[in-house]
Amino acid sequence: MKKTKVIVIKLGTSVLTAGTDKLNKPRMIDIVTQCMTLKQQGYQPVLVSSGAVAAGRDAVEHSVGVSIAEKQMLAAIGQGQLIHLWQSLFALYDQPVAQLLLTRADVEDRGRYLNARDTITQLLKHQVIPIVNENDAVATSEIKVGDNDNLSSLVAILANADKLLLLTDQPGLFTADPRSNPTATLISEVEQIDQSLMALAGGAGSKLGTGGMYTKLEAARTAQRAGIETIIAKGAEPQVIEQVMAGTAQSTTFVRFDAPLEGRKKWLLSGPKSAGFVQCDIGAVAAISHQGASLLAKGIVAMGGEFARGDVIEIRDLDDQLVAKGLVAFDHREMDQIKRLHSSEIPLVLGYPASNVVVHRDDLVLLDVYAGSV
Ligand SMILES: Nc1ncnc2c1ncn2[C@@H]1O[C@H](COP(=O)(O)OP(=O)(O)O)[C@@H](O)[C@H]1O
Ligand SMILES: N[C@@H](CCC(=O)OP(=O)(O)O)C(=O)O
Repeated sequence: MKKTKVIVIKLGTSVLTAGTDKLNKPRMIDIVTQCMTLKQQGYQPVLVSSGAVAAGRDAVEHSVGVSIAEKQMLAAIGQGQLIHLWQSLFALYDQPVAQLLLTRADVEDRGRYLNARDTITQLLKHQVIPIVNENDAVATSEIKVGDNDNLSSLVAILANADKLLLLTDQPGLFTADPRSNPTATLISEVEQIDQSLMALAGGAGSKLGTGGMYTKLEAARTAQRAGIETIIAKGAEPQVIEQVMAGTAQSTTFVRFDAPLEGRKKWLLSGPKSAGFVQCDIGAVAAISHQGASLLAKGIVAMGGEFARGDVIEIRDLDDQLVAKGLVAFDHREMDQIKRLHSSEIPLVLGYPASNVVVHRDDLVLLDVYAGSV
């Protein structure tokens, strides 16, 4: 049986408020209609909806400030209104929806990540549209994703999505912020999201938005590595979702990397905390980044942190640049003893049989400038 394609659609505050300072119902009706068309075409939409803070601000005095505590209060007020509105609009089509409020802590831990993934899978199986937002009311800075662009790329991984659609107030990524640079031009396709591209992206366009174009590029980069195509397009454009699916929308498409990753690697991409790091020589970096090899003890020149077997660690190059993340086969005490050793020497030094690799290639994902190089 052909798998139904899952499309994650992120709706920025700029789209949901239509540039005003409160939720714009006609705009939301329009999105609902488009989602229902998408569903009739056999796709499964998952929404990542911003707008809780904007809805909360509209419900109380507009003079409430922008401190973290005040924004959390506004989100607590607004989230209920936001989901209520979505629910009543989708109900016009007898379409059930579900609310999921996530934080980074929900994906950092592998058990919680699998739990969130199972919930989304069940919802989709039962033809329910999940509507996700960050749990702003309780998320502290340590456990926050921080912006819904990055959250949407994590949701796309959790939902095993085919496409991530970031709808905003611009038709895509321009060569500079089009608000301040009227001569900037639209970039229609991007292959590699490198530092020079990130430098084109500025901050949010409105006081209610978070992150601007920069966080959209971060999200596209995560999705790209997970084998998911990302498209940035303008939410106000009539039938924009249909146009994106048909490939006719004015937009920026970030092509996906070829090899879709299996489950554990996708989780590694979603940004679990690392318990330590190893620093590797040029040969080891080349072996894991160009030959798809496992990381051997021989290439490890330094290490840091206190980690146990099976923990996530960072693999860094000699300039301390992040190369990869992976699940380590030794604890930090063992690692200190075996670094620089040939694999055959490890059991002799430790005094017991042990893995002959430090991080197996199946437990490793390349990151940043190294991503996509195998
Ligand atoms: N290079 C760029 N190309 C397009 N938009 C950019 C760029 N740099 C900054 N921006 C700004 O990013 C804004 C969209 O981000 P944001 O305000 O966070 O919207 P949303 O609420 O949809 O997430 C645009 O209004 C634009 O002003
Ligand atoms: N979670 C917040 C939105 C955070 C956010 O990233 O906003 P935006 O840049 O408008 O997508 C809210 O619901 O107001």
